[in-house]
Amino acid sequence: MDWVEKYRPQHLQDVVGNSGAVRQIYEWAQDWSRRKKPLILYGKPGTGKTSSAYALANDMNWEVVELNASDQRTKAALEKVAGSGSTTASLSGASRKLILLDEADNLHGQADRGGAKAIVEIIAAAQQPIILIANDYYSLTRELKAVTEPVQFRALQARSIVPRLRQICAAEGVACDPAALDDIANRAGGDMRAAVNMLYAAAIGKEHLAAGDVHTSAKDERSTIFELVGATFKGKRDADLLRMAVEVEDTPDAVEQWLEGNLDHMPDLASRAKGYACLARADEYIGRTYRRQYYTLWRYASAVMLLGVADAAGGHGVHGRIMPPSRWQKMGASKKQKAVRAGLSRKLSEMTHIPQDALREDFFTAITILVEQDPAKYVREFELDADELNLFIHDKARATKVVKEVAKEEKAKAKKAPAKGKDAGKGKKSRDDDPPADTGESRRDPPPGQATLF
Ligand SMILES: Nc1ncnc2c1ncn2[C@@H]1O[C@H](COP(=O)(O)OP(=O)(O)OP(=O)(O)O)[C@@H](O)[C@H]1O
Repeated sequence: MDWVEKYRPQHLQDVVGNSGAVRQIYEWAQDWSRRKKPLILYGKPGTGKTSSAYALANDMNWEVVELNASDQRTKAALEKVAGSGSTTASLSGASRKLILLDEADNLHGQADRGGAKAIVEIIAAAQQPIILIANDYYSLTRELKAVTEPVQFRALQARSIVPRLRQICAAEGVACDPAALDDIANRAGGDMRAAVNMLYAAAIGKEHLAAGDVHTSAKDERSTIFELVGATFKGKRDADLLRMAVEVEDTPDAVEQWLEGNLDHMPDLASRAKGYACLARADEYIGRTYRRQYYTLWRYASAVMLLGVADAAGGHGVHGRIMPPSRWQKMGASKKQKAVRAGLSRKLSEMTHIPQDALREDFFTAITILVEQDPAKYVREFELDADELNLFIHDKARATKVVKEVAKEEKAKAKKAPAKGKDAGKGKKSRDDDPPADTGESRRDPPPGQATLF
């Protein structure tokens, strides 16, 4: 069993960090029969949302019914588990059923047949406790936000991650150099799952984990992935590619980055497009793997991208040498940027009622000109954080400064005129990307205010 599952917290008290969120969840459960409002846990991946929901059920002796964003999540299925006929105690004797809906950001997607509206109605009137899980609060529909109580999970600080890694090493009988654990915790970027996976890769089968091991194992992986990517572009047999994919220690997201970087060097445009299409499909599987913790999907992701790119390349190799992705070192940053961009376009779409795919380049160009002219104004209007503002002005230091100034102004304003009317508390919110502080307090994100665009 991999360590991520093996060391999943079993009780709420085992959940590291986010103590305010954990307390909020516990109090909600205690008080559920009076409040009956579903909870929505949101925040970055690997911070303990799913684990907390399961740990709560365990502590409360509630049975868990998990409905993934697959074909299980129909109106009829929800009605059955959460509707009026669902109040009888379960066979196992557990007093209640905790209904878990992950990927709540996709609740309005096609998978949820029966219509998002009907689903929201069922959730609102549920006779069983419901917890929804999402990464991005902004992408939730207004209707859903209106009937749920938000709980924010924040990125974990490295100093919270280290003791957990130390515990795991002790349980596995691995003596570890503190510098190695610090190294992993710092690289994990606040994601405990990433940290535990990294530890597993570096320490499995070892009695002693030394400071250099984390680095070395990353380097070893790179030479193997190099061969896999080379073989893909040269059009090795499908079976060989799949075997190599299993041998490679890299996750499919890393393989995807490598393939993408090298596709850029393929001379023929049509083949390049074909390759990208396969990567996009693989990317969906990869996203789902993480969201649903269903690692079997990784295999599909690998097959789709490797065989697809091999087919697109037609055995011609790439122009020049196989190269690591140009921004390999900064992969985290570039992935993060993608996420920031996606989050921003969802937010703008919600505020402007323009569908995301219609927010075309020219619209963004227009906004960019406006934002460049008066960044502070649009930080307030769009509730931009520093990463989002940086997408427009390409100057992180300035973006951070502007966002801080606006936050300060808003705070001063709020002090002067406390809680007045519907605009109260509308100011800039600190978001997930702010310096991680799992010092305890999870705050409830108010729904974003209506922005006037121009
Ligand atoms: N706060 C935490 N305390 C202890 N372990 C954690 C914590 N967060 C994550 N983990 C570890 O990471 C694994 C994944 O965590 P979990 O599924 O709870 O993350 P999540 O926030 O729901 O992520 P996602 O948004 O990707 O679903 C757990 O099995 C556990 O090993």
